[in-house]
Amino acid sequence: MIRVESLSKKYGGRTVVDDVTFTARPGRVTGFLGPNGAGKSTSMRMMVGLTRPHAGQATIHGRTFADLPNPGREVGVMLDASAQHAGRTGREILTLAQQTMGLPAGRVPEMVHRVGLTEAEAEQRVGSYSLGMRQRLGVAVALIGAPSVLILDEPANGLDPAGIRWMRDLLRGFADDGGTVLLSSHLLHEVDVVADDIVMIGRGRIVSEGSKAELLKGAGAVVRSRDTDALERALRDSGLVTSRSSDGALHTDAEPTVVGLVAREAGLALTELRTADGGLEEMFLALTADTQREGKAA
Ligand SMILES: Nc1ncnc2c1ncn2[C@@H]1O[C@H](COP(=O)(O)OP(=O)(O)OP(=O)(O)O)[C@@H](O)[C@H]1O
Repeated sequence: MIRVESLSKKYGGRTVVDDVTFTARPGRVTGFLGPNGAGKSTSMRMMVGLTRPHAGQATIHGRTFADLPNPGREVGVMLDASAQHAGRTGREILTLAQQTMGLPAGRVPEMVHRVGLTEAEAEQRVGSYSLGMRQRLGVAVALIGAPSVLILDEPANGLDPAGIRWMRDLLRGFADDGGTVLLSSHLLHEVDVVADDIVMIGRGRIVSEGSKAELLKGAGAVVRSRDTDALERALRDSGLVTSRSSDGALHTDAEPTVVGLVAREAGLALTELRTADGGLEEMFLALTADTQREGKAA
């Protein structure tokens, strides 16, 4: 369990993390979502004692990172995969971690295998690794101490689609085994597909937080058919409130199962039917637009 309480950080008088409070729970993947510059990395660095907060604190299983006797055995951290020593081989980096944490030597080949690096790749210098390979090595270092908590900053960066899938399955499996996962991303979809809980941050402040189920509850459905008019009529005749977006999608306040039944009754084939995202995407786009404007002005 990670508990973040009123964390704040200023740089040069500017508040970049502002009173951030949330909990990442065991058995769940928590997505820390926000556009570039929102304060995700700074928050994570404070959680693992690399940056000193101006106020607030973060605890892992009730203790600050600095108070953990053998931190790597409790929390696996990957903040910047490209920061690994370029002159060392993957195996050397893992061996260093294994020795520092007092683990059996067998953990090294085990981790090489676990993250899908080949034996030959493990012997190469990290300087020759692709970003995706560095991410895999970073995950191996994070997992080597068999921690129960993972803190990963943008773990999908640089991975190809198969790698992204691999990462997702690994994090899901880790949480399903009772582990706590906190991962950051600037991509809504990436968080949406893997996270159970979402903490959305913009300009250093938490703007939305909850389980995905809660955030999407009562969000209604988005539905499309080739015959939009007929679908709209059928839905309205069934007493459902609808609105139409400029691209021809209909938004209803009813859940997808209800909408599917109405369409079937009306003999209409659907080309899309999904739960609406409850404004998450709109909120996220607004945050992103703000940041981009800020970037342009700077
Ligand atoms: N050491 C530092 N000195 C001064 N400003 C900093 C420092 N580190 C971060 N910042 C600023 O703090 C703000 C938040 O940065 P942070 O890296 O935490 O955001 P982020 O959400 O992780 O985004 P990104 O994915 O782009 O890293 C940014 O405006 C950044 O420029």
